Amino acid sequence: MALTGVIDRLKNTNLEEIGVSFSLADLMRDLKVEGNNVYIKLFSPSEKYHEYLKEKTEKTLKSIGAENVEVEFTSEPPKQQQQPPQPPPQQNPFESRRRIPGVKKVIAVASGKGGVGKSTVAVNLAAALKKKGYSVGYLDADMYGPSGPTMLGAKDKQVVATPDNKLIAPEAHGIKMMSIGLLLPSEDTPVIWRGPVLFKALSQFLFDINWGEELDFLIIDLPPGTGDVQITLGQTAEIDGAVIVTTPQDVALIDVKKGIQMFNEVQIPVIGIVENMSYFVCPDTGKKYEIFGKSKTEDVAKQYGTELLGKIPIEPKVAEFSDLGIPVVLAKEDAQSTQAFMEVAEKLIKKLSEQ
Ligand SMILES: Nc1ncnc2c1ncn2[C@@H]1O[C@H](COP(=O)(O)OP(=O)(O)OP(=O)(O)O)[C@@H](O)[C@H]1O
Repeated sequence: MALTGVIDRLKNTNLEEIGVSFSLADLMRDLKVEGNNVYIKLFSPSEKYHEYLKEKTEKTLKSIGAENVEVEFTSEPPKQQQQPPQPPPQQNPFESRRRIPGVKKVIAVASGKGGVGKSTVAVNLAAALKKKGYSVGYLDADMYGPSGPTMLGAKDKQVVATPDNKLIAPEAHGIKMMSIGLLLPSEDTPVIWRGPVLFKALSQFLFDINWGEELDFLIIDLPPGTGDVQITLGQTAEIDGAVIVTTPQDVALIDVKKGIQMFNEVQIPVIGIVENMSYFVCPDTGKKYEIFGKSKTEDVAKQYGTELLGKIPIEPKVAEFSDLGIPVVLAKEDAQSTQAFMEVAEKLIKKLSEQ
């Protein structure tokens, strides 16, 4: 067998099956051909691919007449070459996750379905943590329908950037906040995000905001559902936990299950579920009504190995103060919803401290 024939053949053997763009020849570190016997040393730092490369090499060389093929591997980088080709580029997509700078604990607030009160819960949780004396940030990552500025009475806040292009988070009710809503020309501007633009904007939102002093908690208000934003978040940022908001109806709970599964897939721990609009207490009689029927949220939480963090009543004050731009937790200390939000915040802190 001719040495040049062997080399040519190795050059023409691609390794696309393991997702790399180079050939067997690129991995070759030594080659000896004696008659029909071939000895070859291949560079492969990962044992994971040894069997595949051995079989591929034997098959390739036997197809041009080799009788014995001896394959050896080395993990030593070639001399004078800075970066040897690495065969296994099948990276863990979560490996490159970074911590959000200037924040101790990051909590994502999500919902499987729109309209269940996710933003209301996110804003009031932020307010409850603030009320407990923590420094808190609120990031409205609901890129398609940001309601954070309205709920925090911050629609007119101006966002300025530092010389190194970090967006300075304005403050509302003592909570540092940022929302795509503050950067759009008008509230009615529809936002159509194309994949790469969304990714870039979200990355900037996550990593290029100047929160001022270090935050104890950052609450991220996600869009409803299980889409691009959630996946991008899971792949780029280290999130300490997710809180899923639901209402008691079965249709909402189906989406909670999907939400939990998605967070498991993107490896974000689910801290618990908040059931919003759980019940209504008649102000005249004090009688409690479960308007949407008996809740099964606790069962679902147990089934999926998480817990119910609390039940928030339907209370007109929640919506009224929200529309006025003040979270009910800060506006009305004695409201039932305020008590419920404070309890959820306590449970949240406890669970995070156990992590
Ligand atoms: N516990 C509550 N009691 C009374 N009204 C509430 C309660 N929770 C939410 N609401 C009201 O319900 C409406 C929807 O709430 P919110 O915008 O928080 O939902 P969302 O799940 O974030 O919606 P989206 O899907 O648009 O992101 C708002 O008008 C809000 O004030």
